[in-house]
Amino acid sequence: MADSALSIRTIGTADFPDFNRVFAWSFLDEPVEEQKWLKVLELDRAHAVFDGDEMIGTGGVLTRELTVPGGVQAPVGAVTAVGVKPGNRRRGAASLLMKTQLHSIRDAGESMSILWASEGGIYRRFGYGEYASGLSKLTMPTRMPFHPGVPVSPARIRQVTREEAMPFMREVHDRVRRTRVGWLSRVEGTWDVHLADSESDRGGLSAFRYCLHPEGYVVFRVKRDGDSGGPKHALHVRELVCETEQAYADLYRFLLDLDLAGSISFYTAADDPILHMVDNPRKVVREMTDALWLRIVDVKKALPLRRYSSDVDSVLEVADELCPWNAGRWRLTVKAGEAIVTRTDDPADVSLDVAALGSAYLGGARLSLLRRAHRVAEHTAGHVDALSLAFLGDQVPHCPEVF
Ligand SMILES: CC(=O)SCCNC(=O)CCNC(=O)[C@H](O)C(C)(C)COP(=O)(O)OP(=O)(O)OC[C@H]1O[C@@H](n2cnc3c(N)ncnc32)[C@H](O)[C@@H]1OP(=O)(O)O
Repeated sequence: MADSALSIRTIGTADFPDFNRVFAWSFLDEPVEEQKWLKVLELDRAHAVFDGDEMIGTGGVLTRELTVPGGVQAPVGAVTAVGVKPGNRRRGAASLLMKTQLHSIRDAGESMSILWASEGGIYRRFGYGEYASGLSKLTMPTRMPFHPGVPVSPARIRQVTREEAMPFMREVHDRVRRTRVGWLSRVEGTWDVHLADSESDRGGLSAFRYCLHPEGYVVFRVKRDGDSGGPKHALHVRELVCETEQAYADLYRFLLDLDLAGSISFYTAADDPILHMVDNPRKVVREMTDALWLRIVDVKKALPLRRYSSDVDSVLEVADELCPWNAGRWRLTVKAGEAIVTRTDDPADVSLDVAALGSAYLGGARLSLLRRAHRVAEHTAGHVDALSLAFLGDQVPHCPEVF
């Protein structure tokens, strides 16, 4: 329950300095002027929580398209900039914000919300499901040969300036993101945030390097390192986006063979094919973490948006206190990949809370695994496994950018 002294409203540009400060302080940071992320905020979708005249909480919703299984672009509200000023915690400011956001996302016709969580303990209570997409940090030595049979084309790879790279990258990204589960549409400001490159953004690394292939591109920074044995610079890849698997192999080969480089690290998809491309996969060290958290805001709309891997006919009993329109029993019938969702009074085959459904929605967390974790209950034998299979897709969901 929110403290009754708290109120909430959307912000105007005059609120930017306070918004910037409250958010920075919530992260124990100093406010920096000219924040690029402030420019991507949509004023009619950014809220501030007040105690009287004092702004104490912040949060924004960005209008995006999320690619869901089947290559469908689903409109989503991407939640960002959630912060509560120290000294005002646990008064219900974030709860008030979450409730307001979820209602406004539904009113905007979006059936899902997504976010990156600063801490794993915050968002489940608001119905967001963890591991909707995961992230794999790969670290590997350079010079590793490819497995025999992985072709490398003679295509030319050119290092160019950011200005030269941008038009090509925008076009390639917009085509590729429509085919990758978990990828998002970008607006102009997204690029400025994602590829922010001021001195303070670099964390002691170089400016971004931009290298183009005819069918893809790679953006990376260099961390200079070397001893008497010679330079062994580390390449920190920010983004590797390709329209063809050949370009993907070519650009990886380019990085692996770059003179003076000793290692490559890359936060990438759990199903990045590099593990199966190199001749010694154990040299690629992997660390997994959670990435997108997904909240189904409108069950009836969200479930039919995606495509499914197999037929099912099950009654799901969904628990959802914050969005009561989702709560209750739904019949999910999938035929040839397409789903129909209807209200029903029939007994439930499976029951789960809306966060578990969000975890499974993109094919990130298996429903059968969530049952083993006591997050999904089966009332009719065989239904969880059938649903689990139907929700899995060919791709492991991945979101390449933090928003
Ligand atoms: C998408 C993003 O922007 S992620 C960034 C999130 N922001 C941050 O991490 C910045 C630092 N943290 C903060 O600003 C705040 O602590 C917030 C935003 C996480 C929470 O704000 P608050 O106003 O304190 O949350 P609120 O009072 O509404 O708490 C609601 C419930 O969540 C719980 N909760 C809140 N924060 C946390 C946390 N970090 N870990 C575990 N539980 C939490 C509360 O205990 C409360 O539980 P209850 O309902 O059982 O009593």
